[in-house]
Amino acid sequence: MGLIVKTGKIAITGGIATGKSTVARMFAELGAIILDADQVAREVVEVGTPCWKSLHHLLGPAFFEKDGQLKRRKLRDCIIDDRECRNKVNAILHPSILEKMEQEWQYHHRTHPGRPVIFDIPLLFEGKFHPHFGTIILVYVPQEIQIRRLMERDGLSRPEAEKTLTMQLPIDSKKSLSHLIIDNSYSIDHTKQQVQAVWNQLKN
Ligand SMILES: CC(C)(COP(=O)(O)OP(=O)(O)OC[C@H]1O[C@@H](n2cnc3c(N)ncnc32)[C@H](O)[C@@H]1O)[C@@H](O)C(=O)NCCC(=O)NCCS
Ligand SMILES: Nc1ncnc2c1ncn2[C@@H]1O[C@H](COP(=O)(O)OP(=O)(O)OP(=O)(O)O)[C@@H](O)[C@H]1O
Repeated sequence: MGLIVKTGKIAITGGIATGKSTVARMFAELGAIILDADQVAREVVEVGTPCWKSLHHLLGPAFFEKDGQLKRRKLRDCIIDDRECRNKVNAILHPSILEKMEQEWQYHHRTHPGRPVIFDIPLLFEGKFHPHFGTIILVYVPQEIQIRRLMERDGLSRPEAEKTLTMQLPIDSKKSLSHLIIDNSYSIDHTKQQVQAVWNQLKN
């Protein structure tokens, strides 16, 4: 921990509702370009795309609206309960997500040389994307705070939130796999100060 590899790509990760988007916004305000894996994950399942077709084949019509849109909440509920289905869905989505993000990175690298590009990748370790990155920044909160923020933000009961967490590696286990940790347990200002300190390291 604490070692920044100056070459290579930069990723932000964390667990669900630990504050990755909040921290990514702070980096964006400082001038970073953010590539959001969840956003890309939505783009690759747009109606008619190769991933959409594969998902349709895997899941059947019950998981799609009349206009073809994927029923995301239904799929999320399903993959929480069914590990095999989750692995199949991830195997369809993850290579396309990585490929699209790589293309976007190439584009920004070319058009904005010198401006840090940061990948926001929630499932960095679970999806085994981490070997592609030189600097991994973990947005951390203890599991209890994670559960409370998830319940509040998504209107989930405690059992629902706890079950959602079982889809991901425990947040504490991600600490030793990361180079830098931003502790988002306290105030937004406290987090901003840490983001500024990391930014100074990335820019120097
Ligand atoms: C059910 C799907 C469509 C997610 O729908 P939903 O709108 O509920 O979630 P959303 O995409 O907004 O993701 C919110 C968060 O949920 C968690 N999550 C979502 N999908 C998964 C998954 N397959 N495994 C573990 N956690 C997940 C992540 O922490 C993510 O940041 C799910 O199939 C999916 O695979 N989403 C893409 C997740 C992903 O692969 N992201 C990019 C790579 S990190
Ligand atoms: N320091 C903080 N203090 C209090 N609430 C916070 C703090 N940081 C983030 N939050 C709140 O916690 C929730 C989760 O934050 P955010 O959406 O940024 O997490 P995320 O990791 O991007 O989530 P996801 O994995 O679902 O994409 C949000 O409702 C956000 O407003």
